[in-house]
Parts: sequence; structure tokens; C-alpha cells
Amino acid sequence: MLFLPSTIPAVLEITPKRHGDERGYFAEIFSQRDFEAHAGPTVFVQENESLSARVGTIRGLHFQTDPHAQGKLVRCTAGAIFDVAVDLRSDSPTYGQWAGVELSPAKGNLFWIPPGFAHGFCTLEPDTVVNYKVTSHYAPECDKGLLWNDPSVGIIWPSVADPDTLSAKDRVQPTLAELPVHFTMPNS
Ligand SMILES: Cc1cn([C@H]2C[C@H](O)[C@@H](COP(=O)(O)OP(=O)(O)O[C@H]3O[C@@H](C)C(=O)[C@@H](O)[C@H]3O)O2)c(=O)[nH]c1=O
Repeated sequence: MLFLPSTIPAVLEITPKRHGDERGYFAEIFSQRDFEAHAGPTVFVQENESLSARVGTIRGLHFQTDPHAQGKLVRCTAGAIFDVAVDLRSDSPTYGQWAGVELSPAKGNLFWIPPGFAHGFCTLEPDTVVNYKVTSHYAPECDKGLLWNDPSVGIIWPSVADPDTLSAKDRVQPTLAELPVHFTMPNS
């Protein structure tokens, strides 16, 4: 299993090893031992799945505030996505910066987004399924967002990204400057 830091060191692209044979392949998708060796102690308590029918569907950017901040281990099991994390830890050298990766079943990769980040994605194919484990239960009162195209963050979304697909709440999320909440880095 390969753990590769993104442009933001705490955000990791994980590529499981596929053991191929004449039947196909076998892969460990998640190993608590290997994961914690790179990401530190982590407990996942909920697993989510979404289906997005249209190419260019944008979901996000979302995060939960403390005490229900969530780390997310994201995987695309059908179709493909461009997955994005934005650093909301105000004492981080990469505060306000974003990291992105393409996830797909063909690549077999996952994206680890620790607590303290906003998360969103854009689908690159129709009928795309995204599956992700999270480290805290859904808490609607702590469910917050960041505007997907905040110019101060400057995410370079794929050209297929279609703002018509945004949910009502995601059309009107605050910008980074307007966010009422900030996180801090672990151990700070
Ligand atoms: C996130 C979530 C939503 N819901 C409900 C609330 C609502 O009725 C319905 C759809 O919710 P949303 O519109 O927020 O779904 P969606 O826009 O797909 O939200 C997700 O976006 C991605 C980018 C993330 O990072 C996730 O954490 C989550 O915020 O599902 C739950 O029951 N549990 C959950 O954990």
C-alpha cells in the first residue's frame, strides 16, 4: 500500500497494492495498522456513499466543526471524481490552500482528508459512486460549508464542473474570509 503526501503534507493519496492473477486481483483497501503508521491514531465510525448521476456534479465544500470534526477516507467505486481538500487550520503553513486528486476504480486510489479540512468533489463520469469513511458521526448542527469557487482559494476544477448541479445550500456557502470557524493543527 503506497501512501503519498499531496501538496498539503497531511492529505494523503493512498494506493493499495493489487495482487493480480488470472481471476482478476485482490487488494487490501484499508489496513488499520498501515493507515495509522502514516496518518496517526484514527477511528472510523460511519461510512457514507453517494451517487451522482450527471457528469460535472459538484458536491461541497463541506466540513463539520468541533466537537464533531471529521476525517474522511474517500474512494470512488464507480465512475471518476476530482476530489479536493482545503486546509482550514488557521495555524497551518498551508492554510487556505487546496489539494486535489483524481479518484477512480481504475486507479484504485483513496484520498485521506484529516479533520480541519473542507472537502468536495466534481464527477468526471455519469453515475459516479463515492464511498467514504468518516471519523465522527453526522451532526447536522456542526455541518458547515465553504464556497466551492471562492477566488481566494482558487481551486482549479475540471472543465466539466457544472454549477447547475450544486445543491441549494452549496450555492450560497460562505467564502474563506466569511467563515466563522477555524481549526488548529493537531498538538498545537
Ligand atoms: C452528510 C450526511 C447527510 N445526511 C443527509 C442530510 C440530507 O438530508 C442528505 C443529503 O445531504 P447533503 O446534501 O449534505 O449531501 P452531500 O452534499 O453529498 O454531502 C456530502 O458532501 C461531501 C462533499 C462530503 O464531504 C460529505 O461529508 C457530505 O457533506 O443526507 C445524513 O443523513 N448523514 C450524513 O452524514
